Amino acid sequence: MSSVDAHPTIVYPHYVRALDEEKAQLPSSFPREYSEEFQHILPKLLQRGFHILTKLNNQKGNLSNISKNFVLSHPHIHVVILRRALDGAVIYLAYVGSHVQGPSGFMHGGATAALLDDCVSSAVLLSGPFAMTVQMNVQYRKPVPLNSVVIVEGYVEQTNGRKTVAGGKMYHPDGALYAEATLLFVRPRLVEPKM
Ligand SMILES: CCCCCCCCCCCC(=O)SCCNC(=O)CCNC(=O)[C@H](O)C(C)(C)COP(=O)(O)OP(=O)(O)OC[C@H]1O[C@@H](n2cnc3c(N)ncnc32)[C@H](O)[C@@H]1OP(=O)(O)O
Repeated sequence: MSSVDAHPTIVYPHYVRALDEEKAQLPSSFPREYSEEFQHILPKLLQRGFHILTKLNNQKGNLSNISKNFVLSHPHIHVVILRRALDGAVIYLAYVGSHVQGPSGFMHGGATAALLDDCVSSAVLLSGPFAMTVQMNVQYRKPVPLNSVVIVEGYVEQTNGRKTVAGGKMYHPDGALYAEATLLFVRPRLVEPKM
């Protein structure tokens, strides 16, 4: 099936199935500017029960649609996606480059929100039926320096019918909090595919 222009309600279950088949695998190399830090942090995340979703990073086959994703295809944001099967929490281990600037030297608040939204959306989509963000409240706690590694964590809090409340945090690898968010997702009414 070509997933490229299909409605998200139709294509996302394919992504989820494809991702379920993935095995944990540590990528062998990253670009030089953040390779060492990623290699240092990844084992700690694996110890916390997260595994790497390599297929999303490869963006092939049924997942090619993901290659149009605003955050994951951004040339100055590099993401390794991890998920914990136990509770469905998702981590984006991300390097934020130089062209994501808001205040001089720091990350744009919209980019911070986009990263949080994307990570939390992945947690929601990989844990249940397709749903869309309808509300997002971001608390910015500390400016995020450009050219730095951040950890973004997304988790589902509760689902009630078509509505899901989920949360996210962005923090420095040492644990210092940059931003946190609460989001509301709504599962759209069933969309009938056009024949
Ligand atoms: C896998 C790899 C991943 C890989 C990674 C992929 C990550 C992708 C990340 C993308 C995340 C995004 O940016 S998503 C894009 C931004 N979001 C959007 O564009 C969504 C735009 N909104 C919509 O299209 C619509 O609101 C829908 C389809 C979501 C819902 O419409 P609907 O189906 O008609 O539902 P409706 O009856 O209006 O509402 C249902 C219930 O939700 C409530 N509700 C609806 N909207 C709101 C709201 N803004 N705030 C509060 N509550 C709301 C209603 O009051 C109602 O409650 P009650 O009366 O039942 O109690």
